[in-house]
Parts: sequence; structure tokens; C-alpha cells
Amino acid sequence: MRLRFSKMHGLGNDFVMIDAISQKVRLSPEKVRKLADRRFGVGCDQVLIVEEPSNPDVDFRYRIYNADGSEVENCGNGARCFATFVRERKLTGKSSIKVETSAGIMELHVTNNDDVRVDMGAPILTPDQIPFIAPAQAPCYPITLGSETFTISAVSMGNPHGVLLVDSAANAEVERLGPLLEVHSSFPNKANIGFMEVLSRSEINLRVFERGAGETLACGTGACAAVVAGRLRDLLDSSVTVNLPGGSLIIEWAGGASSVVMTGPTAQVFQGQVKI
Ligand SMILES: N[C@@H](CCC[C@H](N)C(=O)O)C(=O)O
Repeated sequence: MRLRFSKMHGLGNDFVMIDAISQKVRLSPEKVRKLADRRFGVGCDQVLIVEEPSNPDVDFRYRIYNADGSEVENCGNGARCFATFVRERKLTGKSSIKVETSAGIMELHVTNNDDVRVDMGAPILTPDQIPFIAPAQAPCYPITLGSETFTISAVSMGNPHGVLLVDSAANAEVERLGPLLEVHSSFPNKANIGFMEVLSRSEINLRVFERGAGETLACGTGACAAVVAGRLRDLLDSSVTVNLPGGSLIIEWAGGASSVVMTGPTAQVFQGQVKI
């Protein structure tokens, strides 16, 4: 099977984007892993597949696969790249696009300077819906790893996130703690783990160890989850610049049941064909 694809990224969180509307695509987890492999394949953090929607009220459906082959619910940087991709491929001329994912319907808007603004929906904080094991909802929870206890916030942006507060994101123990907390028994579906340094009420530094992909240069849903966690702990205001290793996003959240809104750039690196 030969597949046409675009290699894209949002702040260095990189994607193989595949149009499954104009070509037939069937990907097993093994094929996803092969595409994502940085030596034997194209190389990416996530593979994104654009499909016809099942719901007539939306424009597209898109599916998200982590580099390890697992299918996941949501991807913030991927959503922005998806909007640029469908416009560049002339699959739509719209600047406001509705898309369904397994986390629900999202609305994306391409701004005048070609950034993409995404309504990411309201965060989910109820432990059993994240899912996170806890007796009751709280802004943060104790979590134990051997003899160490950490304080973690648990937030779902359609996908599960744990957020730790650190003194310095640059010096955070992402390589050691990320893989251990990703598979901690408190997160039954595993989790993306964010390490957040609060610089002021409107700016944070953040690194994210992503479920199924390892540390990435940016994680859009991770940025949303960190701002929600910071707001729940009364550390942040409603509009926050999130500095990630690959660049910055603006995240806005008024609180409660209102949507989290993410704004940031996208880039296409190259297009190609791959035999898979
Ligand atoms: N890079 C993404 C998140 C991709 C999915 C995540 N690794 C998961 O397993 O939930 C983003 O920008 O949000």
C-alpha cells in the first residue's frame, strides 16, 4: 500500500497527516509504529487520519494514533495541524471548521495570521471520568511512587493528564518520573504527565511526557490541562502564555463549564509518499 502524506508540526510536536478521503487507508498498530519510527519510517509523535464525518453537522472526522500504535481521544497540536492540512489539500475552503474526534466535536478557526484557535471543550475533572482513582474530586491529589509522594492534579481534556508543579521545568525529572507516572495505577487508562513551572499568573513553562510517545517538544492538550490545574489551585489568571520546549501557546479558560481555548501556529515540513 502506498500512502500520500504530509509531515507537519505544531511547535515541534510532529505528525504524519494522512487524507483518508481521497485514498483508501487501513492502518494496523504495527503500521502506525512503522510510520512513526524515526529511523525505519517517516518519523513522528502522532499519526493523524482525516476521514469523512459520520455526523452530518460536522465537516470531518479525524483519528489520532500515538507513536506506539495506540489510538487516542484527543490531540491539541494535531487539531491545529488538521485545520491547516484540510485547507492546504483543498478539502475545504472554510476558515471555521467543525471536526469530530472520539473525544467529541471540536471547532477550529483559522485566524488572519494563519494561527489556529481551537475550542477544546470544557475540562473534565470528575475522577471516574478522567479516569483517575480518588475518593472525591479535588484540585490536586497525593500520589505515591515507592517511598516518594508527589502532589498531582488530574484533568481530562478528552484524554487523561496529570500535572505536577515544579520549581524549574528545565531541571524537572521528566525522564525519570514521566514513564513511572504515565503508567501509575491511579490512572487506569495511563496519562500524559505535565511538569509546570509557574512564572507569573499569566505565564508558565511546561514540559510534557506524553502517553504513548515520550517527552515531546509541545503538547496542546497538556498545555490546556496545565492551565486548568493552575487555575484550580488559584495560581493563574484566565489567559496564560504556555512556554513549551518547541514554542508558546496561548491558553484561555474562564473556569467552570466554559471551554478551554487554545491558539497557536502550525507548519508543514514536506509532503511525500510511503510504501507501508
Ligand atoms: N500531542 C498531543 C496529545 C497526543 C495524545 C496523547 N499522547 C495521549 O495519549 O493522550 C497534543 O498536542 O495534545
